[in-house]
Amino acid sequence: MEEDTGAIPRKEDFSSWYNEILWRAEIMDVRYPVKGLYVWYPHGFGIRKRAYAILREIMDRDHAETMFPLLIPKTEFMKEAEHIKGFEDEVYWVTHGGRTELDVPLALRPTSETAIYPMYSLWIRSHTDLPLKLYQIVNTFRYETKHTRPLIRLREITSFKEAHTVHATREEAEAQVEAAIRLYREFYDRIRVPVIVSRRPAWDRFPGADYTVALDTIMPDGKTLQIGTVHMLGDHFSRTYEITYEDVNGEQQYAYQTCYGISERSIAAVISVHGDDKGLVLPPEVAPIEIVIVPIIVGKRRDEVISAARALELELRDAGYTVKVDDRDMRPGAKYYHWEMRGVPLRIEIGPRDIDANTVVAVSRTGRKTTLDRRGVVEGIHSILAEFGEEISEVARRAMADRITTTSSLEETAEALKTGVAVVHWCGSRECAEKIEAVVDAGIIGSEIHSGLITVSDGPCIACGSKGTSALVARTY
Ligand SMILES: Nc1ncnc2c1ncn2[C@@H]1O[C@H](COS(=O)(=O)NC(=O)[C@@H](N)CS)[C@@H](O)[C@H]1O
Ligand SMILES: [Zn+2]
Repeated sequence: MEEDTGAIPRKEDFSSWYNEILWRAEIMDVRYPVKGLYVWYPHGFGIRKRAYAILREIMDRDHAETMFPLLIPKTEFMKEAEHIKGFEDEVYWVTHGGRTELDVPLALRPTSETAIYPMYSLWIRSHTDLPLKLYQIVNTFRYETKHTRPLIRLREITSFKEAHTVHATREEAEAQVEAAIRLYREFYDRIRVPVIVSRRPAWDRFPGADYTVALDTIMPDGKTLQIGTVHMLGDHFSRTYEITYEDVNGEQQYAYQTCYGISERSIAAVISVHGDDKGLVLPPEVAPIEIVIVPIIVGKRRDEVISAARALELELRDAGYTVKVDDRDMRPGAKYYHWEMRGVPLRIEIGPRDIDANTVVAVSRTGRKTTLDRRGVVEGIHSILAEFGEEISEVARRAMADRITTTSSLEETAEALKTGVAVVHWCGSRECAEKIEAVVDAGIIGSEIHSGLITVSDGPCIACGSKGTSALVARTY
């Protein structure tokens, strides 16, 4: 990749900042010649790799990972009416194998219900087969007609984690919805992205679902990004795909299902929520390079400094950190710039003075400078990185809090939406949602809000005055 030089747009011009950071920090290359398809640079893929390792660790506690085929026969895809309506404008079709026309067109999975559930119907016979909790991390394809954007709205979703669970009763499926929300909260806690959990309005639920619970974060431009969804499927799909089981009394019963998904939007969130005017700021948990060692070369003591840097690199690597010694023939300042752009959480400077004093200088990505004793250096770095993680989490939490305003008039709501989201009282009716949207040019995206930053309450609907409860109004990606 070409060496970067010059400043990037300020983060307050978020759209330009985001586009620029994708190539300056080597996240995704947008030059692939198919609209909505992008190429991971290794550095960006490294972030994904670490974030998804955390996601797998969480999922593998009580799910099994597997992989279903990409191609779905039209006969299966077209079985669930709601699902079809929701996806018929987005699905890609394969019609030929070579020059031979296929007798049954094949869909590229936009999501995998219609690939998985015919198999679930074969696999599930008895209540002893339940609960079944599988997930896969695959690419899925959606012919998005809205504005495509790397990591945010792709036509090939490269990192689609979809879980599909089957249960004996509705209550168990509802409990699984709550469990999935807890899993997602833990995931976003660990990659240090603040979220708001809410129930999507009925007209925004997943096609074929009873209801959808979503996790949103607020991006620097005040728009929300849906970074996870959990769907209660009830017995809609089990009736369509004949997923039945023999219960303890020998009766045939329809199963109850949930599904829940996360995509590379999780990476868009990490990048957007924590970045600054110098580039990426990566939580240590997802940083492909956690520590960069920059030897301060002074004349004749070059070899001594380089070997001290190498020794430190080995010690830190043995302690489990991903470390890099930057011994390129460049000014230290140019190196600082290079690694700050890529979001490396911690820089260690080591020069002749440090060797003589048996110390190193640790500088966190947010500029905190600490002189560490060379002897206890691993412990010192461990606590600096832990502190750094807490610091950027708190900054992100406060930034989100600053973008949430509780409002009680349409004018106040319109004002709040210029920089963030509004919390209003809403009666739950669609016509009031449309009345609100007509005035503030943003929709009701959620009710039953769960967030440490929002106090929910009852009160007169902002549009009609009848009994209402707290709901989220937001401009969205
Ligand atoms: N075009 C897209 N690009 C990137 N991420 C997307 C795109 N479409 C959806 N997502 C992400 O994928 C998540 C799951 O997608 S979904 O349609 O809501 N749900 C499903 O497909 C269900 N089968 C659960 S796996 C969404 O919450 C959103 O964060
Ligand atoms: Zn109302």
